[in-house]
Amino acid sequence: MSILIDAGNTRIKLGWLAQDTVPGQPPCIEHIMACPHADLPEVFTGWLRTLPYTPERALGVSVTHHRINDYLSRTLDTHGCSLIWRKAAQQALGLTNGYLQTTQLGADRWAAQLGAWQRWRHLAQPLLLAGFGTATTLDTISPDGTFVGGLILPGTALMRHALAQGTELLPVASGEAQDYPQDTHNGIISGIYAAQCGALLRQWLLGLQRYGQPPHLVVTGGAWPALASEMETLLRTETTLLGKPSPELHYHEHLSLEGVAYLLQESSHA
Ligand SMILES: Nc1ncnc2c1ncn2[C@@H]1O[C@H](COP(=O)(O)OP(=O)(O)O)[C@@H](O)[C@H]1O
Ligand SMILES: CC(C)(COP(=O)(O)O)[C@@H](O)C(=O)NCCC(=O)O
Repeated sequence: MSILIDAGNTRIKLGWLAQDTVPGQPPCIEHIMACPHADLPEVFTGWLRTLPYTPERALGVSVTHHRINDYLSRTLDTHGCSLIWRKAAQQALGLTNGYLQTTQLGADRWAAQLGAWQRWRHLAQPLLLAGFGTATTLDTISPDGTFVGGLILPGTALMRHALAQGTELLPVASGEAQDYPQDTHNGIISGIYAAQCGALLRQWLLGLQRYGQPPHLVVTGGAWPALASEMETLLRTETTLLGKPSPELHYHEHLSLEGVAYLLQESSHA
């Protein structure tokens, strides 16, 4: 009877940890909901009313403004439910955080890594965790369970808006990815895809080189579904050009929430 929260820079993701979740098994998260910040007051109270039981406690990760965190804490408090925010730790659930300053790592990235590690550690392969949210993050976990580091770049929406805001002539573009775009809109969209795909491919190839085996590539984040088809085509094209096998993508929508659920299970059984 617990609430899980992943508060990102664009949307708040909420879920409910089912009563019958079996320790050691992937958590069964129900009533999942994602809502943009502006809709939160209306949506959150409505969502709380749909829950089958009164929540007793909540665990969350947040990388957004403290006003949102405070709102969530206060609202849950009025329902008699206490909310604890978790930060990145040096170690949890068999995963080691390689960041130089442990808590500088976004709590949402840490939670997603914990979710990925719990699900795929049995593969004994490097993991590349690609988060396509407000920002894009590309995090590598070694086969023995250390987060060795990761890239942060603007997400696709941020890239589109940054070009429009930072220049006189560029619009907020809509178009398609092309090899040799011949107009502004397609030029921008093609550049954005090239940047996202190029960064992803770079980290995958680095992982392959470093560990001598292809990283298991897990993709998450709200921006991914709109990108998926084009990114898959681009990845295939680029790896073919390089004479490499194309990485297989494993999409997992709510990996951060799942990581939070694992943390909650661990604290319940400690
Ligand atoms: N209904 C929606 N509202 C806002 N963003 C959405 C929506 N559906 C998809 N998106 C895309 O998902 C991204 C946010 O994904 P999400 O994983 O929730 O990010 P964050 O964790 O940074 O809040 C947005 O940048 C946007 O590209
Ligand atoms: C990198 C992020 C902005 C990603 O946030 P998101 O796109 O999920 O909203 C967030 O994880 C963050 O603020 N991290 C702190 C800095 C770091 O992880 O190094």
